[in-house]
Amino acid sequence: MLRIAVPNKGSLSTPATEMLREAGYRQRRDNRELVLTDVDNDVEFFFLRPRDVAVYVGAGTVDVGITGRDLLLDSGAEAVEHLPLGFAGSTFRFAAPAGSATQVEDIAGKRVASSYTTLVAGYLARQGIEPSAIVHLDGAVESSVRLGVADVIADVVETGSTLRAAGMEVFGEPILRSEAVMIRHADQDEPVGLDVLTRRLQGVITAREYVLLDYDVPMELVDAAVAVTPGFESPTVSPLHNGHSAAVRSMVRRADTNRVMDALYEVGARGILVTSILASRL
Ligand SMILES: Nc1ncnc2c1ncn2[C@@H]1O[C@H](COP(=O)(O)OP(=O)(O)OP(=O)(O)O)[C@@H](O)[C@H]1O
Ligand SMILES: O=P(O)(O)OC[C@H]1O[C@H](OP(=O)(O)OP(=O)(O)O)[C@H](O)[C@@H]1O
Ligand SMILES: [Mg+2]
Repeated sequence: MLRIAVPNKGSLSTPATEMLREAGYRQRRDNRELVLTDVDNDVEFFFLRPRDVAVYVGAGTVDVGITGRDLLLDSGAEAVEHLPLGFAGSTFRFAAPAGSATQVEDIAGKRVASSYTTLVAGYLARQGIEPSAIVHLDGAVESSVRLGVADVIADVVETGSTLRAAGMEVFGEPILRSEAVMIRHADQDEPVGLDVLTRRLQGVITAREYVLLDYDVPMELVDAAVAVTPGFESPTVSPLHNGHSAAVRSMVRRADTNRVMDALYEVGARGILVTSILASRL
């Protein structure tokens, strides 16, 4: 039975559970449940703290887990990224009170606070920059400068509104771009059942990322229209009953939908319809 670690709290918990449910797995109804066996799919879920997921996967006591790329790198565990999941996207960045730092070199001799101290220490060492101290905090790191325990911080930034509210600004290049990832052990054999889990999650990711586009176009314009919507392999083109037009079906990135519809209309396509994909296997 495949053993899967899932975050039980925090930003990753709800979207991870939703993705697994969409992929056809049973999920817990009560947040206090710690273990759940899905007999039909031959998998067992362990609901663990997001920071601990990589520790269990690295120890080999669970087969795979969902965590953040930043948490994985900070853990130092013997685990590797298996599949990026496309949610909980963020950057991990240095920040300081507005106007007090402009480049990463400004950190030399200063105190840096973070919840991700291993990640920060490794990054600064690779850049050859020596802070005077790296202060570990559990959260609310943005308050640490005002409260006098640090001069700069390194933290997760999504919209930047938490930083702004604390009067801080990012500086330097992003340390990393993070998102939720499925992780597995660094050098154990692929666990039985991981192929099915991976295909199912990939199916959800594709269904979220793409839409189906249908349109009608005069036969002589099919080539021009298909150039706008090449799809994955090749679009489906079916003759219409009127004998001089074709119906075309293709997959298009959700984010590109309106731009593609405008381009198709220009080419001469009409009856352009967009449909969401519920599930997929490519
Ligand atoms: N605002 C955010 N947007 C996107 N991802 C985030 C955000 N905050 C945290 N994360 C991601 O969540 C993971 C951190 O897990 P954690 O449980 O600490 O989340 P959290 O939101 O800080 O939870 P909590 O603060 O309730 O403990 C990291 O991968 C981090 O990149
Ligand atoms: O850029 P933003 O959209 O403002 O999001 C980033 C903030 O979200 C997370 O905080 P969280 O609410 O998890 O609190 P914490 O610092 O106590 O973990 C993260 O640690 C940042 O503080
Ligand atoms: Mg947090």
